[in-house]
Amino acid sequence: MKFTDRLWDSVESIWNGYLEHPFVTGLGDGTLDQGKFQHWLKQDYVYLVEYSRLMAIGAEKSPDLKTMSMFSEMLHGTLFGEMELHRGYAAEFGILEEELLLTEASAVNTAYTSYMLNHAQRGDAAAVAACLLACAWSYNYIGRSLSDKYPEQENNPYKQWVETYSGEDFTSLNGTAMTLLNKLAEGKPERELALLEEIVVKTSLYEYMFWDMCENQEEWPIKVGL
Ligand SMILES: Cc1ncc(CO)c(N)n1
Repeated sequence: MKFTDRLWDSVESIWNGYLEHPFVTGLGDGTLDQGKFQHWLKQDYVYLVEYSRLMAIGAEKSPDLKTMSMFSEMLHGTLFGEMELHRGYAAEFGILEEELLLTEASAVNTAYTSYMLNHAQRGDAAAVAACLLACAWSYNYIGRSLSDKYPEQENNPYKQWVETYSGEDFTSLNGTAMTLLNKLAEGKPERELALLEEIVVKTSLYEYMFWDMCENQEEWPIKVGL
């Protein structure tokens, strides 16, 4: 049994909750409020900057060249593939990239990236791969589920979103993330596997909180004007 099969059993119920989340169903059927989507766009752009740092840490901690290439492939795919989606939508809304980058990460966003960066810095390459997995895999899972459930995308303003996350490039990026973790987890003792599993479950819960944060357009509980 692959390590990712074991992980699937622990995250399946959380991930099925994403599919029923109003933000996610709104993306699929096109009814999502544009203000909520713009909140996602800005928060996610700065999230992806931190997420990219993780892959750079993974490359640095890689035990061999092949592993390093896989982290670097994901880094490249995120910076030049996935983030093009965000830049494209921003341009449509008349939002400049500089403006996206000035977004102050919300409380949930900060907690999520800090959690991952903490584990990535303390752990080995397997811990970094565990931090990356839920993000790539769950977006691909959501993208593919939405494209199956809502095959009629012609008039959906979020069509590009569904196409990006269900498409070939992102599916392949996710395949790399899965292969990477399966390879790095090989031969590890149960004590270490349990920690990797905890990271994947916790990041899956953070993903749920990220959807909630976007649905409710949350930032921080009190505005302090930094
Ligand atoms: C919060 C979040 N999780 C996962 C992805 C997929 O890379 C993303 N763009 N943002």
